[in-house]
Amino acid sequence: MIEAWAVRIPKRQGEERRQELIRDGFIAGNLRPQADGDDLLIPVTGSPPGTERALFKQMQTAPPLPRHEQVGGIAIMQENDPRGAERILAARPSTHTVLYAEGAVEGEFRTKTFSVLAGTPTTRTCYLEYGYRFTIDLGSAYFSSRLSTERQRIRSMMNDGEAVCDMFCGVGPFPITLANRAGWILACDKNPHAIHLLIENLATNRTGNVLPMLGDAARLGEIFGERFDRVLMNLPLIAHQFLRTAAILTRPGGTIHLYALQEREGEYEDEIRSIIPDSTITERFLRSYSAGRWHAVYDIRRDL
Ligand SMILES: C[S@@+](CC[C@H](N)C(=O)[O-])C[C@H]1O[C@@H](n2cnc3c(N)ncnc32)[C@H](O)[C@@H]1O
Repeated sequence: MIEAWAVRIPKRQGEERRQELIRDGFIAGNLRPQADGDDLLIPVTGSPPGTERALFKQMQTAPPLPRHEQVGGIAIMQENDPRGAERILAARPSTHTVLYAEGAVEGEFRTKTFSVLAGTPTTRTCYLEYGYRFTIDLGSAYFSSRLSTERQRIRSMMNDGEAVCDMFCGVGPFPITLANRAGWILACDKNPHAIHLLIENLATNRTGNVLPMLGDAARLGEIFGERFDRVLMNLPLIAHQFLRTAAILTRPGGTIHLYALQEREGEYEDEIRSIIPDSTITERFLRSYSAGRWHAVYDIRRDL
């Protein structure tokens, strides 16, 4: 209990008088008003005339929510904390599920294993990005909102009518963001669940110029040849292994965007130069990934 100055008022005038005190800036907001018989003791700051001393309980301020990442209606926690999960669920009316990520992204399809901590048992949700609506399923196909600004950067670089190839498209965030600037987009992924969701997302966003393709990006060069103005390579750990294919797909004057995780500036520059010698390379820092490691993008413009 804390002793403080108090204004005594009859209970039936309580709310009206409390509002006046709030308006005049007298209320001690960290203390809880107390009943005393038919009166209410309202804690105040300072000692305005007519005040008296009284004991008050401190207001409970809600502790901050546990750390989590929000993707659409799903909150993802890095700790297995069911009570924290219930608090997130209660505090966020638009959250339907709280998941615990049991590890990092893994495997060829770059997915994580999740367990459900609270709410509806699903890994599927709807995510809105710059007005585009995506159905995602975190358990079966990769999705991250962290490149949303990067998608806008690519969009702003484009000339209208470009032919674009997304070699590792996932559920389609790049193709759908770029579609209405592009002539057409080839969107390839090896994960059938990703292509299934891509097709759903194309329909939701009424995108009619994206060709979904279930397959291995390594085969695209021999199928399509040199016809794209822009090629996207967002498979950070091993995208560089597909650079020869990307070079075959990109027409002179076109641009390849190679996403990489790296530990030193220019880590992939020599490899890029050895595969695409006649090119202009610009490297950009995107975001920190872990201690000493960051996500970078190389914009590689093939010379004319
Ligand atoms: C890091 S995710 C990026 C997905 C998407 N571009 C995005 O930004 O959300 C990489 C994707 O590459 C796909 N993938 C992995 N190996 C592949 C390959 N050889 N050919 C085509 N897709 C592949 C995975 O299934 C995954 O969806």
